[in-house]
Amino acid sequence: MVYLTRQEHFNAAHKLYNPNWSKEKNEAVFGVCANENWHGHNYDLFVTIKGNPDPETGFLYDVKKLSQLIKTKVIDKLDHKNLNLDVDFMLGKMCSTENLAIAIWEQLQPHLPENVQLHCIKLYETARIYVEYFGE
Ligand SMILES: Nc1nc2c(c(=O)[nH]1)N=C([C@H](O)[C@H](O)COP(=O)(O)OP(=O)(O)OP(=O)(O)O)CN2
Repeated sequence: MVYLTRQEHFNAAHKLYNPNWSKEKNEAVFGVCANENWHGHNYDLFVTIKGNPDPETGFLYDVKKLSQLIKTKVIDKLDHKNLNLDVDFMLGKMCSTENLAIAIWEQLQPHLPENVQLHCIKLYETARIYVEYFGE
């Protein structure tokens, strides 16, 4: 079993805001990230797949194909977008790093070939904040 990781990058805007709460409660829970405080992040995304390398190619999966899949299913939908308003797979969800990592997993997992398993979505929101999601 080998683990193969592709790193990608996107920029996106968001705010942390629960529409069922008052402005005061949003501010108490989410601080400067709440209410009218739209702000952006430079996200770094690490997608790790696992499986056995093909004996003829030595590849688990062509990393160029993995990159193209991440680009079409995830990056094109997120890059330079507003996560709360523009991204179909985030609508109605809180735009936390946790929920974004889970949503990215759900976007990619159905499109991988049978011999390749998705292992981890690691998503940096800032240089000091990241989430790892293993699909469970
Ligand atoms: N569990 C989570 N907590 C927080 C999330 C999140 O997604 N999950 N997100 C945020 C905000 O988006 C916030 O903008 C994070 O940025 P910041 O506070 O600037 O964090 P930095 O690491 O850049 O700066 P420090 O001052 O070093 O924290 C908040 N919480």
